[in-house]
Amino acid sequence: MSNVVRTLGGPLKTPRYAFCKLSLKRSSLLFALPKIKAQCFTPMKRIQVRRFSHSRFVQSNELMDNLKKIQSLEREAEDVDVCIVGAGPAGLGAAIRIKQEAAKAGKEIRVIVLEKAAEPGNHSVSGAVIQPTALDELIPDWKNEPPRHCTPVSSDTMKFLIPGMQFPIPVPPVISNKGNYIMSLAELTKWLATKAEELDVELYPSFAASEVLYNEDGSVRGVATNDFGVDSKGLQKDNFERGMAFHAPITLFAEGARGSLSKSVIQRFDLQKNSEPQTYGLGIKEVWRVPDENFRNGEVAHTLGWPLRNDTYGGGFMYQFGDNYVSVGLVVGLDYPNPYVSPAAEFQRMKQNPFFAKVLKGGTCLEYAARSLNEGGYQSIPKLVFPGGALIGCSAGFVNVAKIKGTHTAMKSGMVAADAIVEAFNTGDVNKPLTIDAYEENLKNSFVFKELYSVRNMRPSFHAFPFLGNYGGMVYSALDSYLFKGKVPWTFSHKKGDAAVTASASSYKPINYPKPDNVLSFDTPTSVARSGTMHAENQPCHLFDSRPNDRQDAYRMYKGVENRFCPAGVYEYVDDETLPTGKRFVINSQNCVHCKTCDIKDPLQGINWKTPQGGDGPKQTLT
Ligand SMILES: Cc1cc2nc3c(=O)[nH]c(=O)nc-3n(C[C@H](O)[C@H](O)[C@H](O)COP(=O)(O)OP(=O)(O)OC[C@H]3O[C@@H](n4cnc5c(N)ncnc54)[C@H](O)[C@@H]3O)c2cc1C
Ligand code: SF4
Repeated sequence: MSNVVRTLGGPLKTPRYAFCKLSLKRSSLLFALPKIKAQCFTPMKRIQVRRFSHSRFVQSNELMDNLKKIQSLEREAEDVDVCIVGAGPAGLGAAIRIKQEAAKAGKEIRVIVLEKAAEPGNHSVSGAVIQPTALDELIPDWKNEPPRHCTPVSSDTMKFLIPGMQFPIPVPPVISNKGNYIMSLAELTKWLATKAEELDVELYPSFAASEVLYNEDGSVRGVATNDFGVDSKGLQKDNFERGMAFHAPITLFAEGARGSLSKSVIQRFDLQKNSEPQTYGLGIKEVWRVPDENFRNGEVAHTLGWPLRNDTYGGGFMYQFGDNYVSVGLVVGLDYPNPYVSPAAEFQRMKQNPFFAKVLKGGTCLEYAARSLNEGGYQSIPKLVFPGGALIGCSAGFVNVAKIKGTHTAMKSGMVAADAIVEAFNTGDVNKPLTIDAYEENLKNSFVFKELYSVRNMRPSFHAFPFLGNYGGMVYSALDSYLFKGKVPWTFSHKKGDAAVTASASSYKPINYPKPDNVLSFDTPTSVARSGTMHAENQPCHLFDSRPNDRQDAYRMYKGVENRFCPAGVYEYVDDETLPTGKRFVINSQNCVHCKTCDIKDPLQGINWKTPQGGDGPKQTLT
């Protein structure tokens, strides 16, 4: 690849990150990003004039043929020791630990981390209240120079909401945040990326891994990044660059919840065979800056009840940290049956409750983000190891739903995988694909599995007593938290995946969500603009619908559920009298905030989320 510039610290180095290999054309795109971001974040007027541009998704044979031609072109391949897909807490935790342990053993292990965001942290979404267990172990002196805005938790409250009112409820011991810290996951990720780079981890932001590569014996050979500069017809643009292949004896999949490559290896190696279906929640959040008189630094608050109905699992959160920042969000379990529910509209409505309103009033909403999170817990953990690869972090699903925390478990899983890799490099033949069984065995004996086992019944208890709805789950969870502590002989099960739970619209009435007031609640275009998301318009759609012909039936059955589950207004049914239902399914892929909900909740399971061009997507800095 002639136009690749190999430089560390050379002229292509961005202010914060060194891109070891980067094409000149791609680097110029990266330098343009801060300008784009500034436009999205500063004046309100500009945010509100931003419009969706409706691009109809055309999955033509012509496109497929052109893409096949491109895929047949040769691409540069790089041999590395460890390839990690995803620079989140899991991927960076693994990378740092490999370098630390390799240094102790006097070994040189080349570790690369591929990240689809333009900068590490740009696609990170979390609460984030961090339990520092894994961080303390990985970087024992981290508190000497902590991530920006890191704030010790000062108090914990829990409220039950009804319209216009709130009632205090006790904070169950399992949720207690004593000794924890409120941060922005985007900032923590950025901080971890710096630590990784100090240890000579090669970090490649804007490199979206789009394909798993296999050896002839079926083991994983590595991954390839997607091609850059391909137009929506699958033709090469002026800035075309073929993706790169990275070959390694071991590839760690650290893509977070519902990772696109993780999904494909789970299917290929049948990794979910002996576990229950994974279930998910969708978390939607905003970061506000509020006036001094409203701000209580270090306060953690959780809510149950309103605005969610009794058949919808979820709860709100409000974390106050740093420089008068407030992270406010709602997590909605994606196993809700009512297709008229819109998690994003529920979130906008939630902020009208005085409990949230009194903190946010007079403040400014700075950022918006949405991301799915694993809720299946212990029962849904897939097999983690396969020849040449392993799943770490939320790619596998280690969120402790009772605590709404997965950062410490994600990071720890990466560290345990790292130890197994270094051990293999010390003792084994690393010229062939590695199967790091020690990772799975050791993780089962770590706090990660113990913690998840102890809370295994809490989330599925919300379905265990269907006649009681959410109240059954709340009572069971309270008993489990105070009395049983998970030491019971039974394990509740997650019977179905989230898509299969969606019921017919004929069983429900449409929900009339209130119009945004532009003070506390906002419309979707405004929210999307605040995520800073950008996708090059003229590229193949990264939301691949394998069942376009069934969308007419889907509309009859679910009355446009796709429009409501997406928190970014990507899916629409627009009027079209030529079609039997009078509605045409449209995908506005450029608005996608990479939450992965469509891949999970589409009742047809036809939508396949694929990585768009590297560097595209949200530009979050505080979420
Ligand atoms: C709303 C919400 C609130 C939460 N609150 C908390 C909390 O308070 N405390 C807590 O501990 N946890 C919380 N969690 C869970 C926590 O955020 C996750 O458990 C944690 O981020 C998992 O880390 P990870 O590294 O596995 O994945 P992620 O943090 O999701 O990182 C994955 C990275 O991989 C990148 N990536 C994905 N696919 C590719 C690809 N193909 N190529 C290149 N790069 C790729 C992504 O861009 C991302 O940077 C919350 C989650 C949500 C959504
Ligand atoms: S298109 Fe899918 S991944 Fe993108 S924002 Fe909508 S639901 Fe999330």
